[in-house]
Amino acid sequence: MVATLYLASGSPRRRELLTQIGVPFTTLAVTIDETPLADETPATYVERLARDKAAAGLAGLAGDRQAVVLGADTTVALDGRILGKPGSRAEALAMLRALGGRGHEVLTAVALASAGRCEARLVRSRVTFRPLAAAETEAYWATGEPLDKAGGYAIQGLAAVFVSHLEGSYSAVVGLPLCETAQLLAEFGIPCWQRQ
Ligand SMILES: Cc1cn([C@H]2C[C@H](O)[C@@H](COP(=O)(O)OP(=O)(O)OP(=O)(O)O)O2)c(=O)[nH]c1=O
Repeated sequence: MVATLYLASGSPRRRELLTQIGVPFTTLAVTIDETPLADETPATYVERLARDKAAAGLAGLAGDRQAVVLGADTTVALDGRILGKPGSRAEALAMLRALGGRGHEVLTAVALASAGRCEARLVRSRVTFRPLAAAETEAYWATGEPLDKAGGYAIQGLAAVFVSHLEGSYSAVVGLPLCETAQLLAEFGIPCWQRQ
């Protein structure tokens, strides 16, 4: 019997990506504390959050032995500094100014939790932005797109015109590394391509 998969995420991107690979799931709402710990590296941070989201989702299912819960987290790292979702216009403009004309890392972790088991994969991608003019970053902020995105941009959206180079996993930058997610799901007995 195939386990029941739950997606512990409010992200529409993650729902679309998981649907893309033909895996049926039910969405769960979870709330966790996303504050980085003192001296936490971006890699440790994203993996901890992905695991916390999966564990919080599983805890809410109260002993369902068939349940497998997927949690994921994405963050942008610039010179080892974590750039999360901008909380204000000023913060978004500062992030975009810092990202323009150079490369940065996007880290996404995916975690699966079931009764007595939790495993995670971390995927690093490198994204390079062409130089950005101040007027452009202001116009981009005005579109509303930066607000709920790590690093204040969406590669799958209007910010695609900023990206001169990508090395790594496109789906991971958007929010869920599909190759690694499919491999992890298979380890938990959940196949992809179940429905098109
Ligand atoms: C860099 C980048 C991030 N993002 C998004 C992916 C994530 O939704 C978001 C990072 O925030 P997360 O905290 O990873 O996720 P979330 O709060 O949106 O959803 P969840 O409920 O699963 O915690 O940034 C893009 O959509 N495109 C991009 O190019």
